[in-house]
Amino acid sequence: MPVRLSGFLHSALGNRTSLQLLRPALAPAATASHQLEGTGLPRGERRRLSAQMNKNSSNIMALAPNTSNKRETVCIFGTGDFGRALGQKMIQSGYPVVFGSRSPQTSNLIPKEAEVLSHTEAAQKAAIIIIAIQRQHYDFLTPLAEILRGKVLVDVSNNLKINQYPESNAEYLAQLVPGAKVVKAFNTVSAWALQSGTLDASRQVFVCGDDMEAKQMVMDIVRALGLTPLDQGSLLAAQEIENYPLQLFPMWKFPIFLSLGLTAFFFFYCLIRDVIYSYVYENKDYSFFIAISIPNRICPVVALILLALVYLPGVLAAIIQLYRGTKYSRFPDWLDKWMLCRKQLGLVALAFAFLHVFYTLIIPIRYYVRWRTEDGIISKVSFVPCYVFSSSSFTSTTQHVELHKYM
Ligand SMILES: NC(=O)C1=CN([C@@H]2O[C@H](COP(=O)(O)OP(=O)(O)OC[C@H]3O[C@@H](n4cnc5c(N)ncnc54)[C@H](OP(=O)(O)O)[C@@H]3O)[C@@H](O)[C@H]2O)C=CC1
Ligand SMILES: [Cu+2]
Repeated sequence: MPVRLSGFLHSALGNRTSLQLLRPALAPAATASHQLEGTGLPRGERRRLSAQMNKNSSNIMALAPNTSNKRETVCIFGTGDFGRALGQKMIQSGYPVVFGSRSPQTSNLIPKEAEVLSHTEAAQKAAIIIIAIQRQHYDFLTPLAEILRGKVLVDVSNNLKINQYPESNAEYLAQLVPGAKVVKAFNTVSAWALQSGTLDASRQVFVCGDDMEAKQMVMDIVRALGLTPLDQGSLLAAQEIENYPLQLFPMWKFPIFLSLGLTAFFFFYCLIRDVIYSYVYENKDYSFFIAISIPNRICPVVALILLALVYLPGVLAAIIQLYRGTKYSRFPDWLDKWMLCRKQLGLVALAFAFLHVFYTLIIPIRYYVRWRTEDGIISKVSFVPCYVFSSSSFTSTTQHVELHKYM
């Protein structure tokens, strides 16, 4: 990049200034116009060039981590699923990889470009060591503490339960190897996704650590692998990062509980109105409504309420923005959370609507409905008022009307 920039300046300004200008182009952007001052160029030309130089130098900054050709060797401890997948991906990205294993001779399935050594030998070859081993085996690192002094240790581990241990795995690692710079990263990426390349939804890699330089080195690797590093701050954030993969459906809690609550409410409402009321006042047993008629009444009601709740926060947000006169202020917390789970609310609504369709399809094959339909036809054909004709099965027309409601 500097060479190309120098070429550009060379042609623009001639030999006299090209070398002089090479340096400022790589310095912070603001100094570019300052450095052009002594060149004796007209003011307009100076401004144009300085803008061009600023653009070029910021491009250099943005591309820096990915354009360096020389990649440093990376060491991976553990030749399990994750270690192998990550190693493979790193080799593809141009990193020399050396594995540290308990049994270097017998390890198979390892990418053939990689070297497999003992932990001690492997650690000596690299400044960055990725610990692709479960936390419960970390104590094998204690005897290696001297060799690991000053190295960057990347903790990728996950737990089986939220807050399984009092301290995060990364902090535990930092305690075991006090001389090393521990960085937490990669734990939200799965071995399978790394291998199959289906990382579309999970390109984000959360990175945290106390040593800025170490963190930067790890983030450069993350970028080189085509992933997006997200700096989460100091190693204290590791606990939270380790909990991410264990949070199943984080945005689903509210929609699920809300729909369950609504379902329970409407179920008891229908139960009291249609079954208990008739039983108490008319001594009729309609308990069979519980199986299909009542659910089929609940489903569309809940679906429509949820659908309304999908659209409502957008309207509320618009009102708040109009009221405040700006769209650049933060929404209240409750509205923010509500807006974030609209997709999930909509999907639950869709599920209830499907259930309604399903129940509606079942209804015509029920014996009760067939009997009622036939009964209705007979009463029409006979031209006799139905309460007279079917006096054996119906005591009054009111009951007949009642039943129509439950179809
Ligand atoms: N699998 C995945 O998708 C993901 C895994 N992770 C994390 O990566 C880490 C490794 O996971 P994974 O590869 O699936 O696990 P594996 O069980 O497949 O591999 C673990 C490796 O650790 C090494 N090991 C096992 N026991 C010991 C021991 N007592 N002392 C030293 N080394 C030991 C072994 O390597 P060797 O025989 O070469 O010594 C083994 O291959 C875990 O902490 C996990 O939480 C994180 C994100 C995703
Ligand atoms: Cu309907």
